[in-house]
Amino acid sequence: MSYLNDPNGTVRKAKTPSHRRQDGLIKYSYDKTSQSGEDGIIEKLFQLIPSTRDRRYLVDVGAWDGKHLSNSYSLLINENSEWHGVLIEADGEKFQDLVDLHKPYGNTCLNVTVSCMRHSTQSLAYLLRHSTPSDFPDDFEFLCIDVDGTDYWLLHDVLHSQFKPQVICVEFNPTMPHDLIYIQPRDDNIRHGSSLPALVELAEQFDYQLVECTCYNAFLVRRDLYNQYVRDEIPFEPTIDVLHEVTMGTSMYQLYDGTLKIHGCKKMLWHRLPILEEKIQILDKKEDKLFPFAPGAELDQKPVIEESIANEEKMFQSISVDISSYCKPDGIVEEKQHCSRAILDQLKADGFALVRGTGIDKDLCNKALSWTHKFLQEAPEAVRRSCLTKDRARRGYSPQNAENFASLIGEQGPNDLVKKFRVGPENEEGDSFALTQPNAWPTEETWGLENVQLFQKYIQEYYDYLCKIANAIVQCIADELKSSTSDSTLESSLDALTVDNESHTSILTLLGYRKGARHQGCKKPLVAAHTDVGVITVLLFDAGNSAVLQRAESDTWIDVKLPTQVPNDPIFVVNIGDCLSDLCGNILPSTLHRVMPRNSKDTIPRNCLALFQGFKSDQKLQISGQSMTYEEWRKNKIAKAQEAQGKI
Ligand SMILES: O=C(O)CCC(=O)C(=O)O
Ligand SMILES: [Fe+2]
Repeated sequence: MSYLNDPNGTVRKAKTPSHRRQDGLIKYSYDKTSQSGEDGIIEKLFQLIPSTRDRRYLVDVGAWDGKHLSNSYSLLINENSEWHGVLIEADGEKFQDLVDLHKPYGNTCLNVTVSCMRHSTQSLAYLLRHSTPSDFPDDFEFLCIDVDGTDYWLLHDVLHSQFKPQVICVEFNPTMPHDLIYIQPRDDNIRHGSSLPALVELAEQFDYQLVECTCYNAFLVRRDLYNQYVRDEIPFEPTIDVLHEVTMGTSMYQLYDGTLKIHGCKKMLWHRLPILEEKIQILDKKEDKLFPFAPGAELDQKPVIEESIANEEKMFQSISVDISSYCKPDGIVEEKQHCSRAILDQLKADGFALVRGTGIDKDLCNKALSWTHKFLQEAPEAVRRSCLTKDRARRGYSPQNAENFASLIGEQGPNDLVKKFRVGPENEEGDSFALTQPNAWPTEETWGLENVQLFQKYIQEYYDYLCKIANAIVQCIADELKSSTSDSTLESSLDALTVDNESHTSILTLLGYRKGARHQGCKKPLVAAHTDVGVITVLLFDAGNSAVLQRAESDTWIDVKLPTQVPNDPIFVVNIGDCLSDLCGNILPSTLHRVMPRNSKDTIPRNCLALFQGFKSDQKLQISGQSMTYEEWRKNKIAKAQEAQGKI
């Protein structure tokens, strides 16, 4: 060690004790064709777990040429092999080699890109059901997944099906730390990979036990078999921390002056490029590099609370899409393209996106929210009842327990614990469509002239602005959908999105939630799970915490959040409705969502402004080659839902 003064300071790796246990199954590891000892671990596992039938079955997804870095070669390529293999490979050339290798042994080779989409005929569960030998058992012996991307979702798909493989070997992304649950989007075109803890969490839900890890692969054994045959072979409790070490992780730390430093792996593993510190600096100018709290430094000490709001805003800014190029008159083409792609990426993944750059004034948003609060939460019920919705036409006030969002997906009875007020386009004379009823505002007699006027002014202004924003968002979505398809039927369906939507049936609903019976421990939603029916929904919430919007993602619910204060550039949630989803051949999902009570000691009422964008009633639509008007599509949708409800 040098004690001379190094101007760059000293940066070395310190020795830390390893917790990695070497006395588990890893001690049997060896490679014949595998990469990091997998061949030996697999051999040992199937010595421990006895065979229960004439042949054993394995499925190898991402089998490549059958030999290179293969985890199944040793089991299958052998004169007296007791194994039958189902080998799946997407790459055409490699597949040819795979067939040449396996044909003589009678194994099943499939040249398919396995899809992670739920109802695809290329999903792994579908392939196992339809493209395997007739005696292929549900509890087949060995599943090996290595597709460099959607591995998590393929495993998810199999575990949710009838199949219960005995042993699973699945690849994880070895750069991700052990305290990170990273699940890549469910999208066949995305290659992120998922973290080891995410895979283990998934497998544990289906009663699988992690038994060993190599550099890239996790081994999981069905719990009944683990208890009976494997447990005694492992002299410790097999957890992630003792079975794996992140040796390829990259971490970052910060110096007091704002310099960012990289620790650990300094190269991009799959791209073979260096990760250079000079490229990742946020403060890149030397003069900016100051420690803000150094003695004598000019301190602009903001209260901590403001700082955390600013941080929250920054975070939301970084995950929202800037749609300003679509909201101003002369948006630049390249910016528009960038924006369309970005919003579609978010929407394709889960039917939800965050947008900003709409040009709306923050004060107008706050005024609309605070007048919503005054009307729904503070005014006497008589004020609200002065504009009571008489039928289920969509204008005026609708009290708690009067409606049921989920009726459209077959739930019974009015059960939404939320107060609502709706406004829409002004009625055209003689128009009898359900969505073009006259507006009903609260009366002067019950609420006083000033309240009534201000409420109407701000809600109407917000409504008018949001209709424009919604149109811009739909244009933005339509541009990318159109440019990325060559399907002419789909293209003509999308035409409806780009027509002039000046006369429309868009409805603004004010929703007000507060603490009530459903906050007492019961997990019943305030608004039951549903999908929105229209084109898109654009949502804004206030800071209330008594209710939270959640969207469905595989088997769980994810909170949909906005900043707790409306930022200078307001951020909105966009949600795809059934009509748009139908029009684009379901490329964009209309995702199930619900509103749940939030239990907290100090519960603040929560208000929401939801603009449901709709076409004009007689807008012609082409959906899967059939033509109909928007009103006909809606009626049909509602009739189908009611039919389904009748069957329950
Ligand atoms: O209040 C919310 O967060 C959204 C309610 C909702 O899903 C709807 O109005 O369709
Ligand atoms: Fe909704």
